[in-house]
Amino acid sequence: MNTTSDDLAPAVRSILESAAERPGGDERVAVSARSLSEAFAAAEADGRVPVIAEVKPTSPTTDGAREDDPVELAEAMVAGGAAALSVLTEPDHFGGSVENLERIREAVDVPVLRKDFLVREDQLDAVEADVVLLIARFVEDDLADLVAAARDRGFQPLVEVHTREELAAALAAGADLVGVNNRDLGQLEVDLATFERLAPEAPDDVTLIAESGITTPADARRMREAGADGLLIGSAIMDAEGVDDAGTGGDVSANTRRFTSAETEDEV
Ligand SMILES: O=P(O)(O)OC[C@@H](O)[C@@H](O)c1c[nH]c2ccccc12
Repeated sequence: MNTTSDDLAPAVRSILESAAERPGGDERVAVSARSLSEAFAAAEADGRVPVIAEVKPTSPTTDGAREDDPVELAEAMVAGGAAALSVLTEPDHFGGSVENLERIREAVDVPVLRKDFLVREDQLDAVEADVVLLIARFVEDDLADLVAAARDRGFQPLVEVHTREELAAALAAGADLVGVNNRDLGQLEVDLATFERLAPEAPDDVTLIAESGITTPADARRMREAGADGLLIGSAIMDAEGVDDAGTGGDVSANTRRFTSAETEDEV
């Protein structure tokens, strides 16, 4: 499953090097998780597109950085109708932290996904979250073992894939929550056709999430028509490139609402 690092964009190589060195937790966590599928069902029942809005202060593909309080951003996302949140805990390239996640999870009622580059089981213990991301391409331990280890701790594991082979590996590892990343972590290029290509290959009982590159309500509808049960949206909601000198900007609540209402309002 692991590719050689030669295939990777330099930024991603650097992310993985620091991820490999990041320590895990001292004690095994035992999480009482908020259900992601229930949160999606509640959004659907309410006429909202199930959106996981991502607190991502910056990224290797973003020019600016948001400096405003992550808890306020998270609350604004929930006010905008987000069914769940994703919080970056990667500190060196995304401006994230486990403290951000802890504070946000305390402040909101919706499920919170820990977004990081976890490569080993002990790193699951760094912080509690409802959902934990496991990127099929990057895990060093066996994927099935890591999925099981996440479940043993109470997490709902979300396995991220980008290719047909990774999707097959995720399903073989027992994943029932699968994210298709439209961004190729080799070249960092986005293509929404990635989700469209892979979605038909997943069984119906798998919850499928379209990740990355959703920038307009039309993109959101396109992913939903291709079979996405939920959408993971970061940059278009954070709007970090539109920040002013104080590091604040873009109305995150309104940005979120554009996507959660994409199937009920006439917008382009
Ligand atoms: O900002 P975007 O294009 O809306 O993408 C969000 C999310 O999919 C992206 O941040 C992401 C997908 N997989 C990841 C893995 C690690 C870090 C970040 C990611």
